[in-house]
Amino acid sequence: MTLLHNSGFPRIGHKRELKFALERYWRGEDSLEKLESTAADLRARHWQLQQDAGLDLIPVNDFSLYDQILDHSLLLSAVPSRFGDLSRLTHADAAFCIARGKNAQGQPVAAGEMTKWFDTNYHFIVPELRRGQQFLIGSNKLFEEVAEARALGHTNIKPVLPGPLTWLWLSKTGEAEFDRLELLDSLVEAYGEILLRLAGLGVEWVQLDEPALALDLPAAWKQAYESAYSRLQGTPVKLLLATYFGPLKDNLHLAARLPVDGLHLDAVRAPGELLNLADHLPAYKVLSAGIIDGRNIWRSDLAQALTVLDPLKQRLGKRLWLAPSCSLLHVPVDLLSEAELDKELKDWMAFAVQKLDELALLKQGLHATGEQRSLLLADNTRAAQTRRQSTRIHNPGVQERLQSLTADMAQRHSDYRKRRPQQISLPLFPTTTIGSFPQTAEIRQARRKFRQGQMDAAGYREKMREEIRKVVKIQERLGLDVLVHGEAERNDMVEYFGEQLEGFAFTRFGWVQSYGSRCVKPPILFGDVSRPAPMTVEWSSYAQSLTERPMKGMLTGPVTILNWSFVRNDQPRASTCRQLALALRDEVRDLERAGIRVIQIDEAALREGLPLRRSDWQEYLDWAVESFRISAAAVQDSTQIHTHMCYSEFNDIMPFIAAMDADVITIETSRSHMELLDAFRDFDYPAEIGPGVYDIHSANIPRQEDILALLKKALERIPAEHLWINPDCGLKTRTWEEVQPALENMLAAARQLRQQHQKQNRARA
Ligand SMILES: Nc1nc2c(c(=O)[nH]1)N[C@@H](CNc1ccc(C(=O)N[C@@H](CCC(=O)N[C@@H](CCC(=O)N[C@@H](CCC(=O)O)C(=O)O)C(=O)O)C(=O)O)cc1)CN2
Ligand code: MET
Ligand SMILES: [Zn+2]
Repeated sequence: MTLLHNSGFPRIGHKRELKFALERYWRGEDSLEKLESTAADLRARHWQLQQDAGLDLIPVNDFSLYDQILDHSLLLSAVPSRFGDLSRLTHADAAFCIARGKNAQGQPVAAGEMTKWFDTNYHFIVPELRRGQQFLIGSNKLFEEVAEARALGHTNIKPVLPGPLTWLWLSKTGEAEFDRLELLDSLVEAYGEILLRLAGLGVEWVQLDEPALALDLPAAWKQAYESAYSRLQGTPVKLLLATYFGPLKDNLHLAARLPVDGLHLDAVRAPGELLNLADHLPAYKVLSAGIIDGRNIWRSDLAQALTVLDPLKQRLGKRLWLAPSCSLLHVPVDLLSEAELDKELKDWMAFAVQKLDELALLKQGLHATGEQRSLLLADNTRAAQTRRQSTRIHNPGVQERLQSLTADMAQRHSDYRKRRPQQISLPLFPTTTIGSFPQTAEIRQARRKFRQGQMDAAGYREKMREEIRKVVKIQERLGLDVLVHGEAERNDMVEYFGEQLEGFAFTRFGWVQSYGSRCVKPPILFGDVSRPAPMTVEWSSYAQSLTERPMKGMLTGPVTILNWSFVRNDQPRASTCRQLALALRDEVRDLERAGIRVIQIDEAALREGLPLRRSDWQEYLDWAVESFRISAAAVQDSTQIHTHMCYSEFNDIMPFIAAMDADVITIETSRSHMELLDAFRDFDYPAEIGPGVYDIHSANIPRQEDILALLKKALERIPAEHLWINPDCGLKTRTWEEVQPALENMLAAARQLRQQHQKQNRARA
């Protein structure tokens, strides 16, 4: 029979139990034992659930209290020296030190850098390596979890680890640059020991995740794959090499050839490669088809899947395995929790639990024929059909508007140089923030009460207005130049808009981990998108009415809404994005009409949505940039358009960033010490830039002199009249105790910079 397995299950819990347990522990309200026991309960529940679903191999070590890549760094003793000796701490506490920026003595140090996991909204902690580093087994977490699963009676387990090359590829070097491949020997040796220990625990199969094989790899790295895996040959466990998130393309032959016992392919993103791989795979190897989409929430079309699997099964027999395309970390836990979700829409969806059921059904279907098969698939086929034929997806008005899009709609009247003198006048080095202020317990509680009917709309509105008054006053007192309303009314910068747009559905418990204990609840974009009414105008106008200073309108851009939602898969993403752009265009125009002179359109996820392969960049960037421009270009020259991006590796895409034609772009740069600005200098970026001057992800308060030093570095790269001063990103995850002093220091640094700059200019004159 065909073997079923899984690469990972969401660990946060269907009611986010892990999030709340973590935060209680961090606040000192719970003991570590309490946290560990919640974690163990979750693992036990998830293993059982997968066992009950009929999986033949259940993943172990997919669980993490913070991040699986960080866990792996600890397993390899790859801890940056600034954290001191963490070896006496538990695995959990060591991980929290690195993730949250504390050394072994509990003093604040720079946290491990967080970055995007491929093209997902999950963030991992970047391994930091030093020259000559040795890798030794430094944590028992992996082995303990294997023992734990066995003690619960699960003998059919498959530990999952990041593969050596992917882990190394995702790492960065410290101050001293060197070729990371120098470390491969020691790394492979450590893997050898890890695998040996797993074999000693009775493990038969180990999955090594190598999604880096879906990337453009330099020749030396391809070579390194060959040498690393041939050195692991003969290890006493069987190895399943897992690739996902994209086709293998030029790495296909390499992947097929590596001396392992099985290869997993993402059959959702690379359907065309399955047969090709089957042809190239040596006869002793297993081919695991990742046929159920681990990145989206739509029910699979199982009949369609079987047309792909039938010929494979003929060719491979028992050597064909089935699995979700990737770890289910990226989808919510259980659709059954969604009591309030529209019945028809719900019928089209599958969350993690349902995806495992689909997998089991697919196996039954694969081994059945004719009428028996049709009978098995009947419900699935019916759901696929109603979705295809549903009138709720299609809105003729939206279609028409899309047809009537013209090129000039993506074009502002004049270029930046002509626009700037018509816009608000500001001091040199204007100061601002990225939009959100702390989402306090009080704000969230008000929203919960409102939702549960314990607070009426007027009460809720007044509560939010009270918050707006508070943040306006604080910003005036601090002396910021361009103010924000603080986004108190938003549960999330994407979900908030999803809730107000037609064509979206939203869930109650559809949480997905973003980083650490932080989760997002991506809205579900199922049909044509339109905007029944203004979404932000009332809040922004109210905020503007409280102050003489310019109030920035605050919107999430079309590309970011697209990338951070679960999106319909029945039309090209580009078309869906243009629909979003038109809806936002109307909002931008309404804000302008309401007297808002500065409008920020966040495109936090534009860079993250960049396809994994360079050959696909141009197509994506063309429609992504066009969509941003459609949303922004309706305004007069006198309205200043800002955009914000957090993940700011722009070196290779600078022309597209410039083509967005924003008047001001604020970006995340503090952790890279302004080096990201080199791209702007080299490109001769024409407009204004606010490079983030401090890291908002850490609770540490930035010092005035550090901010000033960063600003001086920025001035070496961009002209003074183009420089803005702001934090790296929004402040919603911080507390007021952190935000107030941090902004005070930022404004003090700004004043100092202005003074020094004036003095210099006078001296020069
Ligand atoms: N979508 C998205 N992706 C993003 C970001 C982002 O802001 N949004 N930022 C970057 C970093 N990622 C982040 C992801 C999540 C959070 C975050 O703060 N998430 C919150 C949840 C936000 C939210 O939806 N809050 C709800 C509250 C939901 C909730 O917990 N409700 C409780 C009660 C809440 C309480 O009493 O505190 C309940 O219903 O019972 C609200 O404000 O309404 C969290 O995990 O804590 C921050 C950054 C990259 N990706
Ligand atoms: N305006 C948003 C905020 O400040 C931008 C965040 S980007 C993740 O929260
Ligand atoms: Zn940001």
